[in-house]
Amino acid sequence: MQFIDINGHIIHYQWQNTGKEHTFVFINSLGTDYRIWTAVAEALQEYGNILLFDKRGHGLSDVVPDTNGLADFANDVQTLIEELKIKKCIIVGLSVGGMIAQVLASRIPEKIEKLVLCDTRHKIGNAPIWNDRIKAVEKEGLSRISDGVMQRWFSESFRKENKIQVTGYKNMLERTTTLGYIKTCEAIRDADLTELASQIKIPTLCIVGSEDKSTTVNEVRNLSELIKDSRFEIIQGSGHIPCVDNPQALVKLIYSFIDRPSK
Ligand SMILES: O=C(O)CCC(=O)CC(=O)O
Repeated sequence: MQFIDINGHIIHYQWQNTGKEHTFVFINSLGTDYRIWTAVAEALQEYGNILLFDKRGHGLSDVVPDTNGLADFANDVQTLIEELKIKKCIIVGLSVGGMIAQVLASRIPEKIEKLVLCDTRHKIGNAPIWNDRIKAVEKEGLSRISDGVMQRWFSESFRKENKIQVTGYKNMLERTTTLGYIKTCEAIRDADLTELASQIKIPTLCIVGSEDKSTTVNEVRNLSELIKDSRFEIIQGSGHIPCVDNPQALVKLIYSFIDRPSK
């Protein structure tokens, strides 16, 4: 386990530097930690070095009560990239992780070779939706919303066929700290990256699961249309977290995007 102190808070990360030419940086979604990338990272490690980390308030990283929006989440990743002396990377971001990736694309474009934006948008939801969710979690904790979240994360057939796995992911969500979760909801609520996304010039792959109920096919297509050098792909049968419910399909798309034939 590796930890770094970034301006007084601890971020948990895993840096697998095998001296490869390429590096993948993965950014996880709301209510998850970096373990969601395990299968994808294992498949991509023969091609690139791998940086995984738990964003603040998630996994083993500190909760930072004075977090103020997506910029603070982006600061953590930027610091990690700089401290580890990563010159160029391919950023793979899921949902809010994809929003953080968009912020980084505007801040440090010279360090980003390509962007993979999974099940994300330039704006997710609206203020009333996020305020209702925050209120429910403040009052009754994450177990109040976790069954509903599983229905958005995973397709009906995946939930039926993988009951044990879904229970495990529900545990992951419920064990996220309430404050860490709420701070992330606030950051998503307050972010509108429409203008920023339209300025991205980095080659980008936008991916969505056909059954994603959090960021739908049309919503992610809409993001892809904003980004000039962008490709749009749908993973059939997948929900909001394709790195869990169909990592093979996700890896195949990433390999084809980086011009490397998959095995
Ligand atoms: O997954 C995220 O990072 C934010 C989008 C969301 O609301 C996911 C969910 O349905 O809980």
